[in-house]
Amino acid sequence: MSEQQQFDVVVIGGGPAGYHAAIRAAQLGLKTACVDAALGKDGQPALGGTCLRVGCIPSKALLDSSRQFWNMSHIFGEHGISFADQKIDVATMIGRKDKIVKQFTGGIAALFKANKITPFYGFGQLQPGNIVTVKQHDGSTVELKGTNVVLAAGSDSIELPFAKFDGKNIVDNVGALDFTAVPKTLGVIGAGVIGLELGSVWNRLGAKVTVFEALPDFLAAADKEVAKVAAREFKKQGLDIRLGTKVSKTEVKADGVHVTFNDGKSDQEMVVEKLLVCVGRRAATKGLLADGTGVKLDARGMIEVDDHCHTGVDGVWAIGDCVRGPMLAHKGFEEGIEVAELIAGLPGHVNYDTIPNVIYTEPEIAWVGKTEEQLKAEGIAYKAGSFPFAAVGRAVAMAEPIGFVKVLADAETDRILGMHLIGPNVSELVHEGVISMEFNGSADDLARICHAHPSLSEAVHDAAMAVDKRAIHKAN
Ligand SMILES: NC(=O)c1ccc[n+]([C@@H]2O[C@H](COP(=O)([O-])OP(=O)(O)OC[C@H]3O[C@@H](n4cnc5c(N)ncnc54)[C@H](O)[C@@H]3O)[C@@H](O)[C@H]2O)c1
Repeated sequence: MSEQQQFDVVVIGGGPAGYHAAIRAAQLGLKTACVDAALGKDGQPALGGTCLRVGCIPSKALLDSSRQFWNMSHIFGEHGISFADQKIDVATMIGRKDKIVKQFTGGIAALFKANKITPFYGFGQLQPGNIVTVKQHDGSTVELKGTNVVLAAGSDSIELPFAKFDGKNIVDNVGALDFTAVPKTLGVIGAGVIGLELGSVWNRLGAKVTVFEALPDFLAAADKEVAKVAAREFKKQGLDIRLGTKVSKTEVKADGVHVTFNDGKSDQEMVVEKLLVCVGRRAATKGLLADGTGVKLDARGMIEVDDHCHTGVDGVWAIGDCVRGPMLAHKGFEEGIEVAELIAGLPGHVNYDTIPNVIYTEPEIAWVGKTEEQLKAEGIAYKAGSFPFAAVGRAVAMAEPIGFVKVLADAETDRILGMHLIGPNVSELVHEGVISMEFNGSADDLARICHAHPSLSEAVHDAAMAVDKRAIHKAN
């Protein structure tokens, strides 16, 4: 082993949480190293974590490609546009996605260089005394000592014992981003975010998609009315979502993957060409901690931290998917910045109450804050105002009049407690709710802000006005 190298901050993990921590620490004048083990499709080190390599960014590339394809047969006609032939070249689509991934993973490496962050490519393990050993890809080991160490190891797909990933027939999100042809049939276990997004991609391209969801409720975390509209629209698109359905066995045979499931009434079998398993993710903490570090894991393998991501061990912090809270890249971003600022003696903070959730289906689904169901359960009196995109000129002109915006405000103070959206571009519109809540805004504040006409944001404006039954463009 070479001589120990000394840093102010050593970050293990170059994903969303880790690279934010590293860049912010370097900006604040701290000598920073970042350790990451991941390799890209080309076998070269690739920074950016699950999000950039096999998550958020590549899935959005495929969602956009498949949306263009779907629009050709389902939307273009309404605009008077016709064409002779409709084809999808999957290799070109995947190649475009890979190019975008390469651009962004390379972008993180360039940012590290610009910020004078030292990258180490290999598997990092925390040893007692804030030492990190890195087993590099060439087989050598280096030892780093950090005055502070930030653990940002991310998460891995959960594997079901009866549906083991083989990378070909039974896949996780990584495999489903790289099919070489549109499968005729695709089974999906889990109607969560990944199942709906990647199920939508292949459904739009022509696969017959069946989603097996164990829970009886669809999108249980979302607003009930949003989930109802989503279920109706996905059904119209041809997604066959089977709720309350438990898969108990899978077997790969010559004719495809045989899936045995029970829908609460009887055992049944379906044969699918490919099977995507997306039943959640778990913290990637295996092998991360040597004996005696003092860092504790909870029963689910997550690193235990306090409200400010400190592990309780002097100078050791943990952020992102490997700690409590939603497994969202942008939650990791904020924790990375928080921890770097705390290390530098600044008042770092994350407001967990205003983290937006987005599902990039068609229509898009987004929310921030509490649902009506949560407010009722907590006994909080609230007022609700909603407004449909069908009454928004811009949405109708775009041929996307589906969905609505709902604003929930405290019955007494009028403070916004939640915003729930389904419809066109709501992944962007939800930030009106995020910003309002962050500044303790009221529904009246939002109602009195001038919104451009014609724009989709008018749905937010009218929904805020509807809270006090004064929406202009609908009968209250
Ligand atoms: N747009 C986004 O923000 C985005 C996109 C992709 C992934 N992610 C994150 O990645 C993580 C993983 O996503 P995911 O979709 O795998 O998990 P998820 O938690 O969103 O959904 C998993 C679903 O699988 C179901 N399930 C669990 N076990 C099952 C079983 N045995 N049979 C049938 N159904 C079963 C669950 O009830 C749940 O509905 C999530 O935390 C998600 O937030 C976020």
